[in-house]
Amino acid sequence: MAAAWHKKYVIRRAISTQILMSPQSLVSLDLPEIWTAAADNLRPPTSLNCSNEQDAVVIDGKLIAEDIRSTIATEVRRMKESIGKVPGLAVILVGQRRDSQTYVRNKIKACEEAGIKSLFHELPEDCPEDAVLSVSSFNEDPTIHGILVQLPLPQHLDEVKILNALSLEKDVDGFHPMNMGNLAMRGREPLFIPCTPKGCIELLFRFGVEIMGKNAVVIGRSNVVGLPTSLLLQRYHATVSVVHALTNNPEEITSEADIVVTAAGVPNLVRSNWLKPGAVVIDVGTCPIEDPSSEFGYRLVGDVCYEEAVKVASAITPVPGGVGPMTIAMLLTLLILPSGHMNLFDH
Ligand SMILES: NC(=O)C1=CN([C@@H]2O[C@H](COP(=O)(O)OP(=O)(O)OC[C@H]3O[C@@H](n4cnc5c(N)ncnc54)[C@H](OP(=O)(O)O)[C@@H]3O)[C@@H](O)[C@H]2O)C=CC1
Ligand SMILES: Nc1nc(=O)c2c([nH]1)NC[C@@H]1CN(c3ccc(C(=O)N[C@@H](CCC(=O)O)C(=O)O)cc3)C=[N+]21
Repeated sequence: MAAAWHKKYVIRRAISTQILMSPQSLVSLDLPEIWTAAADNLRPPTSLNCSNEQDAVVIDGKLIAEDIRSTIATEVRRMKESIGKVPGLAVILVGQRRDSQTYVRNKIKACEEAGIKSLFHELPEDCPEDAVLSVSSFNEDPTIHGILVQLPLPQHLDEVKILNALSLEKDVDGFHPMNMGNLAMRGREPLFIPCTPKGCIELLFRFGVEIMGKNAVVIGRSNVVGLPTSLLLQRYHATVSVVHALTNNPEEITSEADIVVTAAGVPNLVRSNWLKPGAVVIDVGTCPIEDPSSEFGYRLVGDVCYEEAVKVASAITPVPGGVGPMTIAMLLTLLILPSGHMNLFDH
């Protein structure tokens, strides 16, 4: 009875909100609705900050993420009023890595601001595997709809075993092999799509970047970013090449690309001679570099030599303020938009 009620709520919201509607140009693609941007989003948003001082348009991920987060907050409020429930996220952090602590803190803050319930489960660096595996108890918690184990885990822990312990329905990171397999296969729809690749595509949508038929290069092939990004771009009919640490002539391959998504974690890897003039560059790389003049003694840099690329590319994401904030915004959408909703129906 309650489940039917939730479904009606979602369908009504789907009809009444543009977020879930497919623009004509994308309807024919075999993609989950969550992946389609509203038609308005296919043009560079005039309300958003596109700094045009230099050659490339700077894609302000922070501003776009704020926009998305405020939409989510409204949606959560409506959901609360309508069905008396809010989505819930459990975040598990093992150890004391400073960057992981920052990212987790940002995720929890974003949940709080959106009215999403969050549970933070912190474990010491040297904790036994069983203690981490016990987080699978969140699988049975009806108030938790997404479970996220922050990576990387300390060396002594078996990442595969721990991720496998999470229920597929709550694998908000989309790292479960079933989710990844469904992402890779035509005609299949994953329940969750990894947040960072989803954020990259959303940025392309929002800036009106055509993906179909374009040459895209993804630098990096990790399970977390590179692989799912290349699969997603392929689903949108880009011709995708994957460059990795053992690729010969990476600059030659990359310089053929209309769209470059780079996730290597190597500062200044992508120089201007790697880029075709007018390419769109999405820099996922986030490396902390010591900088005594910065507030926290370090600053973040991407994979792209920004000063050079900005003169060659047509659009580029900065680091920080590009993909990072989108990753968090996308995490929230996964808890609230269609596939996330399915979890809510079930309880
Ligand atoms: N902004 C955000 O939201 C997020 C940012 N990140 C950042 O993205 C970066 C990548 O993360 P992640 O995928 O987890 O990292 P991994 O270390 O797991 O993977 C890095 C990938 O880059 C490839 N690579 C490494 N060096 C080179 C090189 N010189 N040339 C070409 N390819 C290379 C590796 O190739 P091979 O497979 O051959 O080893 C590997 O596939 C990091 O800086 C990370 O901090 C990650 C997640 C989210
Ligand atoms: N299970 C899991 N899921 C993840 O999604 C995941 C993970 N593990 N491990 C690590 C990577 C990295 N990641 C980032 C999230 C936010 C920013 C982010 O917000 N960056 C800000 C700056 C952050 C700061 O203030 O330092 C920016 O680029 O502007 C960056 C990186 C998610 N990851």
